[in-house]
Amino acid sequence: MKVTVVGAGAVGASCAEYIAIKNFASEVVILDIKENFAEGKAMDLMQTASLNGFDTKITGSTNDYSKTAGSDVAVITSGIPRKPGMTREELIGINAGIVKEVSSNLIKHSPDVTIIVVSNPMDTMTYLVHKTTGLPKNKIIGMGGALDSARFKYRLAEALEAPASDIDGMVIGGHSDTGMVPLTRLATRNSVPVAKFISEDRLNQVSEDTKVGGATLTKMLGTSAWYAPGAAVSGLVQAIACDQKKMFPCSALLEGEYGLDDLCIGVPVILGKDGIEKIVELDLDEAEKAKLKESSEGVKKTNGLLEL
Ligand SMILES: NC(=O)c1ccc[n+]([C@@H]2O[C@H](COP(=O)([O-])OP(=O)(O)OC[C@H]3O[C@@H](n4cnc5c(N)ncnc54)[C@H](O)[C@@H]3O)[C@@H](O)[C@H]2O)c1
Ligand SMILES: O=C(O)C[C@H](O)C(=O)O
Repeated sequence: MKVTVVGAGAVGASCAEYIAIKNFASEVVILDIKENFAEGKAMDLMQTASLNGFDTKITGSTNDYSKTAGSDVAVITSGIPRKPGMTREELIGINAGIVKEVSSNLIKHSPDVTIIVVSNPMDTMTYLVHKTTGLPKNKIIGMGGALDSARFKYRLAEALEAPASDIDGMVIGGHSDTGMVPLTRLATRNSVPVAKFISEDRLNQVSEDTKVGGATLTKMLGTSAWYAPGAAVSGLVQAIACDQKKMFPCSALLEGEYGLDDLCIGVPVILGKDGIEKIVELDLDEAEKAKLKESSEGVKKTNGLLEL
């Protein structure tokens, strides 16, 4: 399994590190436009191989896509992150051009690649890759929901004073400050609905904290987060590489599912060797359906800014 990570910045490097530590890929190529930057990150990471006990070979490339040839999976993290006070949607002007160029270069050298889009605004960048590459829809996956769900579980664990490993829960909808739909009704602690343990008000607070999870960290760090994003991406890559058939909420092209059409938005999918092998349609209640619909309208509005 050969994996390319485009963008050797905070998220790209974290993602490469988690993939290496999990030791399932034979090769990871990191590519960046900054001269020698990806090579430096790759060398630094390779010097952890004997310390962390992995065999994955990590190499770097300064914008030479021939080094990425034959990649099974490529992760796009190239582009600018937001600063405190900004929304993800404000990044579209610069990131759309980068994502379009990067995905086209990747496919020239790896025509059968599965692309995982991370750059923001992620749902719209995923839609852009669909519109411009001609790759089959199962091979274009947006990463947002896996991260948002991890943050949801973190907030639930905090509220329930429980270990995160006791908690299950999922966030669907757009990867934006207002568009996320944390499925509080379906969240559980060891199969028991979380509403058994905390008040409705506290659960609403968990939901709100989850939705602004990225903005909260951006304010604290001065730029957006990278550890949990990198770990979330590595989970998706591993599910594909190891044909795990795991379910994650991912941004997928919808063609009628959930009553939505012609957009990419976070819904549960089964990930395996063929990328998105199935979109899982949950039985949402009326309030959840309405929130997902509202979220889809926000994503479509941002998609409308693309010059296609
Ligand atoms: N989807 C998510 O859940 C999620 C999570 C975290 C960050 N992000 C997004 O990921 C992106 C990267 O964030 P970051 O913190 O790693 O930023 P960063 O600035 O640390 O790294 C971005 C890297 O991309 C490189 N780059 C720019 N243009 C390029 C091109 N044409 N080809 C190759 N490389 C190029 C830059 O040189 C830089 O090294 C941002 O858009 C951010 O908003 C998304
Ligand atoms: O918040 C951001 O801008 C980055 C990312 O989408 C995140 O959720 O951490």
